[in-house]
Amino acid sequence: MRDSSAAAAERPRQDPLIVIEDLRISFGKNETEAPVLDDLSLHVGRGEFVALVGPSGCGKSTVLNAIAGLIDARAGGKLRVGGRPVDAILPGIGYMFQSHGLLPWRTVVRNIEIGLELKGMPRALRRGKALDLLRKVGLAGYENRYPAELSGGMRQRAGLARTLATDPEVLLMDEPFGALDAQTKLLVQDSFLEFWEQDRRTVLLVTHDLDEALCMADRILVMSGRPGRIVREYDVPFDRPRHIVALRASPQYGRLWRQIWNDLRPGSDSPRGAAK
Ligand SMILES: Nc1ncnc2c1ncn2[C@@H]1O[C@H](COP(=O)(O)OP(=O)(O)OP(=O)(O)O)[C@@H](O)[C@H]1O
Repeated sequence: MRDSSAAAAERPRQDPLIVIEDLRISFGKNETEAPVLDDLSLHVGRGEFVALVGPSGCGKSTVLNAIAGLIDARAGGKLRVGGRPVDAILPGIGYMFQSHGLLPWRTVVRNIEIGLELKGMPRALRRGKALDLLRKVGLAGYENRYPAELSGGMRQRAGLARTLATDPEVLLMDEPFGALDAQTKLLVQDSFLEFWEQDRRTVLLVTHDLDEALCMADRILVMSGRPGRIVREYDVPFDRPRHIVALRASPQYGRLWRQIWNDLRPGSDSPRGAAK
């Protein structure tokens, strides 16, 4: 594990795709409310998988929303994606939530085609691309089903395929597997991991699930309570491809898990010494 100081989170990375420096975000009229984020800095490298963890309400989703351009973050600090300041909703960003967001009246394949349709891609081309993505997420053969005919895990995989259809450069994921039962979650995480290890797209994942963060990410950033900022950074040292069940059984995994868990405990200020 590399050093885990907050300063490390702020250190420029090779080829950073997302750069946030000293971000401050307040809501309310004229931004008069106490800030949700203050002095928050982070970098995500191109092709890197970073997980963001922190106590409930510390502003994790706000960070993703700011990166996507869904909220105006220009008032305080610096926020750039691919070198460009974020001053509008960015087209190269895919955003995946806990809810799959599929339209119930469209078949799976037609759901996946939505973004391509909006871009004006000819029907045959978009159909080919959608079918290819369905195969990659393990849903070949389900293209003509409706969302209601799929299991929760399959819907989430279809949602992933839909998010990927427009080839976003960055994938923002906000508790994407949070609504799934434990067993389905493990299966979907495993298949997503396998997909990502071949795809290597830039991902920023918000999660409350430390196992998810540890199994998937290259780095884990830990946020403080409100106002949120990055207080710790961990390199996740496990080789890829990773196999979730085997990984969880390793002692090194357990140590890192406890260390991050200690960071997240209320009132924790210097948690590193607590790791066994
Ligand atoms: N558009 C908004 N307008 C006003 N307040 C907002 C807005 N978006 C977020 N907030 C507030 O910002 C704070 C942080 O919210 P956010 O959803 O970013 O936290 P979070 O860390 O993702 O929470 P959780 O882990 O519980 O999902 C909350 O108090 C929330 O009410």
